[in-house]
Amino acid sequence: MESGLQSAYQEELERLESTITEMDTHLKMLKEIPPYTGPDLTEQVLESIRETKRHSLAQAMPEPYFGRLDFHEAGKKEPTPLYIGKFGVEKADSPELMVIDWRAPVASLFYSFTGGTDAASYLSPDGVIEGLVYLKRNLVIRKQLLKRVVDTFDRESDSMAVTDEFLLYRLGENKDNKLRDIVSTIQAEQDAIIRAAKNNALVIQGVAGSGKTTVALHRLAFLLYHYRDQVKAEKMIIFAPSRMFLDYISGVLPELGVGHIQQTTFADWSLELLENEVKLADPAERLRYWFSIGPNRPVMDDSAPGRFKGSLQFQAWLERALDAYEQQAVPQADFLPWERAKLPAATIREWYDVEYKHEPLMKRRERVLARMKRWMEMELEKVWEVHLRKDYKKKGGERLRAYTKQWTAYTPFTFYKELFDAAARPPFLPAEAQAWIPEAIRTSTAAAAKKKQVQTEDLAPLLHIRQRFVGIHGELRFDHTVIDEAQDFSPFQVAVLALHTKNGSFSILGDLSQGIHAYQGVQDWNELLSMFAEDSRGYFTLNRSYRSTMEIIYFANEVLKHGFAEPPAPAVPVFRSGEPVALVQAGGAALAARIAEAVAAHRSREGAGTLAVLARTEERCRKLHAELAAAGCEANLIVPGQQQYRGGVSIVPVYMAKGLEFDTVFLIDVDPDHYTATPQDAKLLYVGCTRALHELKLFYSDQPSPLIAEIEGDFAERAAAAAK
Ligand SMILES: Nc1ncnc2c1ncn2[C@@H]1O[C@H](COP(=O)(O)OP(=O)(O)OP(=O)(O)O)[C@@H](O)[C@H]1O
Repeated sequence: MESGLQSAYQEELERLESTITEMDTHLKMLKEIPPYTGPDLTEQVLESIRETKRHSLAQAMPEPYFGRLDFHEAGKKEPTPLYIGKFGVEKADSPELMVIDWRAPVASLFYSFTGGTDAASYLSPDGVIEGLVYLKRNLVIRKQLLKRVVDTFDRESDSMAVTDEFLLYRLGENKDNKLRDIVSTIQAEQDAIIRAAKNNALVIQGVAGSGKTTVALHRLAFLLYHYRDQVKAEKMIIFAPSRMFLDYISGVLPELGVGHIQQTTFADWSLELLENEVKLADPAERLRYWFSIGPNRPVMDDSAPGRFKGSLQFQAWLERALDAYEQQAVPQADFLPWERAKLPAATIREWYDVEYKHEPLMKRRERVLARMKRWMEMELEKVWEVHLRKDYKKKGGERLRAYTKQWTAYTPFTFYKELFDAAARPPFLPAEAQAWIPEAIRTSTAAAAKKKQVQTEDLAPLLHIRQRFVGIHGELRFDHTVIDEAQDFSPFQVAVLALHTKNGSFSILGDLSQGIHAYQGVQDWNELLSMFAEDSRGYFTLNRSYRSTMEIIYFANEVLKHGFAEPPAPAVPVFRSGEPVALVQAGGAALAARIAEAVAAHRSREGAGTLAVLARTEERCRKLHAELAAAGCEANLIVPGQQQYRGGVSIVPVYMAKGLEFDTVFLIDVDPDHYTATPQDAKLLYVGCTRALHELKLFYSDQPSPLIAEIEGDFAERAAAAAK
């Protein structure tokens, strides 16, 4: 060890010891105070503060901090070393901070400072604070032991900002079956998103592996810290593509000390709001259809039901139908409960149009009918003759029931169903509006509705109707909404979520190059951005990819180039080199044996990590799984509906691997018929390739897919791989 490094290590060792001793003392002191359970409010508040401190001290103890920044604030005598950790830690006997929470304003310097001798600044609650950074140091502490000290900037030494050696060290590690926090290595472009103001709809276009999911989770932790008086964890929600994906990301928030944030899929959330009145058609069947190959390949254009019903035009159409219903729902006639009593139609209409206008439609109906009942009761009191009164009461009751029947009550589903039912000819829907719906969509929706079945694209329209019918109660409005894999969301889905989200506070993250569900998702971020006012939306791009080696990223970029006439912006890798991508000619009957062999070789390596074999269809995965099992090679089969990702060796349809990552990936059947030179297949293969962290092998039978056939360069290896 060089002497400078040695002294730095020694200095940090001493500092760590003293911090841990102090934390220990503090924790013991807090534990000695018996928990307060009495009725005094002030005591209760103090107890809850103590409890939070006990909890964060205990959580911080094994790894109290990960970074140090020496900052000389303008006007102060000397630089102060700031230690930054996952949790802020105070001294035992004073509120002085020994460790600063990574979310605190001053900690932003640690992330935004990328070198240079110029003044640096951060935004504090009192305004901009300027100063000079003297040292930026990363520290790896595990179970209270100092493992590593890496300086990424030292003003005193000749070396200016060095390449982020520490980041490379972290990225080179193998991953297990869960996504992890990145507090110690958040990059400046990620930090800007994490710390962006709350009341904005942020749309983030990020290449594969740029940290979108991770950034979204850190942003939630930041918002909870920074806006603690305005937001609650229980009122924040994450929408993710599947339950398995939710399981995969489930470790990050607890690592950041955050709990209780709602995590769901759009389908689960919608079905619950619709009180399970409808069933979702088998999602696996839908995926099988949209990802089939050969002569059955479906066309994914704007006429696909998902694109059609997910559009804002369809939302506008539905809104018109609801407006028409609103106009025509009230029976036109006067209400005549018995002879000589009359409630004029105009009065009923006035109650409906003026007095209860602010109420949602079904509530309005209830209110008007209840008022008619009260009116009738009052009228009855004016009738003196007892025998007549009895008779009128009966008659009036019957007539009110008849009136009520004329005023049809709908649930969101019965209303929606009627819109597509040619036989019902809903009176409130003008003929030209009925004709606007393409016949194929009308008949398939009507047929499914007969079985109370809907597709994913019907959920947003149903929720839209629900909102007009019963409104949205306070507890269903979120303080902040995260939409991950947002390229698969339709504008209508986002519009519905906007109704449920306060102040347009959104983090919408996705990658159009991974838009493999083009039959339902957006094709341009402007489709979503245009929904929010210009001054309350933000658009960010993340172009650096942290997941995969340079070789894998360059290769995946080439795949996109071969599938698009105008390829999207390429991902920029961090400088982390690994094995070249291997293209292996092996197919047909020999393939399973070849894969089994490669899996066995992988397993025999020390610290082998996770491996995924990605195939084009579910059917192919099932077949390969059985063949491998017969060859004595066990693997987890992941198919639609899966709730958990267990790690190890998995066989996954490529479209289900989106969002996940594996140390090693084998893509099989990368042949011309499985992956054609089209944007759709290029996106699918791109998703497959970018799942790999360290190693990627593609297997093809006779000829490679045109998406990879011509890829040459240092990052791809053909002959050598075939010989392996
Ligand atoms: N600043 C960082 N420091 C260390 N690791 C990082 C950083 N940013 C991202 N990563 C790692 O890169 C990988 C990809 O992150 P993540 O899954 O959040 O990306 P993504 O953009 O959502 O990917 P995709 O769109 O491909 O699903 C993860 O292993 C994550 O831990």
